[in-house]
Amino acid sequence: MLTLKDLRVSTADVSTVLPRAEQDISATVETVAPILEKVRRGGVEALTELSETFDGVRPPSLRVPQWKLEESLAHLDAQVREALETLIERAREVHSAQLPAASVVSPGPDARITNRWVPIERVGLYVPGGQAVYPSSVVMNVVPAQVAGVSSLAVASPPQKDFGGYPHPTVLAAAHLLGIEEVYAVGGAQAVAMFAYGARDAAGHQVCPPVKLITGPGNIFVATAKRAVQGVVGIDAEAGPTEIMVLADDSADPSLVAADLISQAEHDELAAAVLVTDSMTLAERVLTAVDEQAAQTPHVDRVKQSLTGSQSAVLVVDSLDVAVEVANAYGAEHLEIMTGDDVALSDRIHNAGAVFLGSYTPVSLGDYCAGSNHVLPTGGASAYSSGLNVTSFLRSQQVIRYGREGLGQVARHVSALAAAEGLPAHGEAVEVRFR
Ligand SMILES: NC(=O)c1ccc[n+]([C@@H]2O[C@H](COP(=O)([O-])OP(=O)(O)OC[C@H]3O[C@@H](n4cnc5c(N)ncnc54)[C@H](O)[C@@H]3O)[C@@H](O)[C@H]2O)c1
Ligand SMILES: N[C@H](CO)Cc1c[nH]c[nH+]1
Ligand SMILES: [Zn+2]
Repeated sequence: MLTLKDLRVSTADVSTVLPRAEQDISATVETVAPILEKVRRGGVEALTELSETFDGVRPPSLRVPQWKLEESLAHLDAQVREALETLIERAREVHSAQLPAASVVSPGPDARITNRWVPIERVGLYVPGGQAVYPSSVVMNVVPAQVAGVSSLAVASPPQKDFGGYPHPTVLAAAHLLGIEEVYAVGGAQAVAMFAYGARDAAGHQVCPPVKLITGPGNIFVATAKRAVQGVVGIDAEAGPTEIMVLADDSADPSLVAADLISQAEHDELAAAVLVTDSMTLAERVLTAVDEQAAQTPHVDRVKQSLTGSQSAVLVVDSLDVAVEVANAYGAEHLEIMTGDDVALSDRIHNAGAVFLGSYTPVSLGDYCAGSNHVLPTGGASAYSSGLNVTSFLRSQQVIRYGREGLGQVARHVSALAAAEGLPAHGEAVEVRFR
């Protein structure tokens, strides 16, 4: 199912042999642009039509009523509730430790700079819901936003034909469990557009006010829409179709490697599953194990498409040093390391959304219950973006206060630099205070 690429004799630059999907964000812009424009112009009515087109249902109301949130939690399966509560507790603990402290610095006498962190006022949190159901993504979005102190949180998730046009009841239950009251039945690029531009009904009433930041994972249409609205609003990162890279040597158990590759391939036909190893023996055993396990998995068709796509492969390289080079060039959303010395190798990884060490840390643990965040950059964006965290919802702001003595100490330097830049009025604004 997976293609084996023997790169042991290759002299090519590793960045040229990385497996990537043919359909990426740049190939999806043309599909998404008219959707964004339709929502910008047409508001609630456009959103309803787009839901009918892409989700096969017209939601009874764009905003999910409070009673529906309450009812969903009341009917939530007890085991799922317990699992969600465990995830929430662990995620709260981990994310609370991310809160940065303010600092006050005196770079000279009578001079004070305060660095403070200010929460973004209103955020839109996207929770996927096309091919699978993602209550865990409600938690991954909401917990860091709440820890950061965001005061206005809105959640959007696709309307479900099988659930009366509202988002999946487990998603609604998770939102209610976290105290979220503002939930919208809308998915895909149209949900991103609603958050960016806001949405009014036919009478002109603002049903969803625009947000300042959109976060959360989604398929290629969601990720493309997030890139497109950047500038109108902020986004966390491009967290599109899931990727897993496993970096392993011959000490790894092939059946565990195969299970982990398949676990992420089941998200999406465009999901990527890559093994990079210095062991041909492991590579061959993983290929066999993948074929055996994939045939048994319920989402076999989706998994097959993901694993046979150009984004997935088994790469055999000369050494673990080259494997590290490949991992850094690829910048996987999730990088698992299963080698003789996971910790030492992980210190050499610069580019990865999150790193999972050893045989007992599968990505699916991080997806649900490790306490870490599963909203992570894809498509190589881990080289410049972080996974969702508390600082994603904060802005750093400096407050500057100099007194007469403090300003006096640097006045001539301001004037010198102002003159050097050909901006003498800047210098004058300081000098005038001492005349
Ligand atoms: N990177 C991360 O952090 C992360 C985390 C969780 C999930 N994911 C990814 O999120 C995605 C979830 O995908 P999903 O599809 O289940 O749910 P989704 O909510 O992301 O997408 C469903 C929506 O896509 C839109 N859509 C579907 N086909 C379309 C088309 N042809 N044209 C325009 N719009 C269309 C519809 O509006 C639909 O509501 C997967 O790719 C998964 O791998 C990523
Ligand atoms: N693996 C996904 C992140 O790419 C997150 C997830 C949610 N549910 C299951 N998995
Ligand atoms: Zn997953």
